[in-house]
Amino acid sequence: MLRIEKVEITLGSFRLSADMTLEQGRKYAVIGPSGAGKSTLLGALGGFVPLTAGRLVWQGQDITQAAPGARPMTMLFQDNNLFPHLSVTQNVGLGINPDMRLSAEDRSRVTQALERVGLSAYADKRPGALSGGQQGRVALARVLVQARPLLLLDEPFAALGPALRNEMLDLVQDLVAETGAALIMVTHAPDDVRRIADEVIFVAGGVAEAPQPAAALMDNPPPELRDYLG
Ligand SMILES: Nc1ncnc2c1ncn2[C@@H]1O[C@H](COP(=O)(O)OP(=O)(O)OP(=O)(O)O)[C@@H](O)[C@H]1O
Repeated sequence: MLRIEKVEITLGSFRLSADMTLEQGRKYAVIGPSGAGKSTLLGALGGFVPLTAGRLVWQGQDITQAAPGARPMTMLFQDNNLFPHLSVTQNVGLGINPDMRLSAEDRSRVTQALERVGLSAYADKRPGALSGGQQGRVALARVLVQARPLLLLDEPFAALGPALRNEMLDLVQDLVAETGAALIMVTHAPDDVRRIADEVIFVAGGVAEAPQPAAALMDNPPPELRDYLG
C-alpha cells in the first residue's frame, strides 16, 4: 500500500495537492485536462519531481526522500527509454543491472521476459529494427525483469494505432496480474479507462482526487469530469 499523505507539489506558479492511498494489485487510471498535473503526479511518485509538503509512505516506510532507483516503482515513458546502440537483450538487462554485468540467472530472466512478450526472435536486434509496438514490448520486458510492486505508465501507447494499443494494454494487464503489481497509468482515452482501470484518479483544478471506482464514475461522471470527457 502506498500512502500519498497530504502531498503538495509546486512548480513555478503551478500547484498540485494529493492525499490518497493506493492499494497493491489495483489498476488506477489518472485522467484529467491537459496541464492539470497528471505527469507531475507520476513524476512525484517516481522521485523525479520534489514535494513541497507531505510524505510518501510505502508499506509503512517513508520514501519521500528516496532516489528514483531506490523506490518500489518502475516508470515507463512514452518514448520507452530504449538505448538505440544496445541490443534488445541488453536493453532489457539494464532493468536488472544498469552496468550490464549479468549473472547466468539474470540472463535467463531476460530470456524468459523476452519470451513472455513474444520477442525471443528479436533478442539480438537493435531497437531501430523493431516496430513501435515491438519497442513497447521491449520496454515491458524490462519492466518485468525489474519486478517492482508499482508500475507507473505515462501515456505509454499514445503513439500507437487502436488495435496495437489495445494489444499492449491487454499485455500490461496480464503482466500486472502475473506480478501482483499495482498499475498507475496516465491516459487521455476513456476507452483505456474502461478497458483496464479498477479506479480513476481525476486530476483537475490543482487537486489529484482520491481514487473512485472506474465503471461507476465513467457511467455517471460528475459535471467537471463530464466537461473533460466531452
Ligand atoms: N519544471 C516545471 N516548471 C514550471 N512549471 C512546470 C514544470 N513542469 C511542469 N510544469 C507545469 O505544471 C503543469 C502540469 O503539467 P503536467 O505535464 O503535469 O500536466 P498533464 O496533466 O500531464 O498534461 P498533459 O495531459 O498535457 O500531458 C503545467 O501547467 C506545466 O506547465
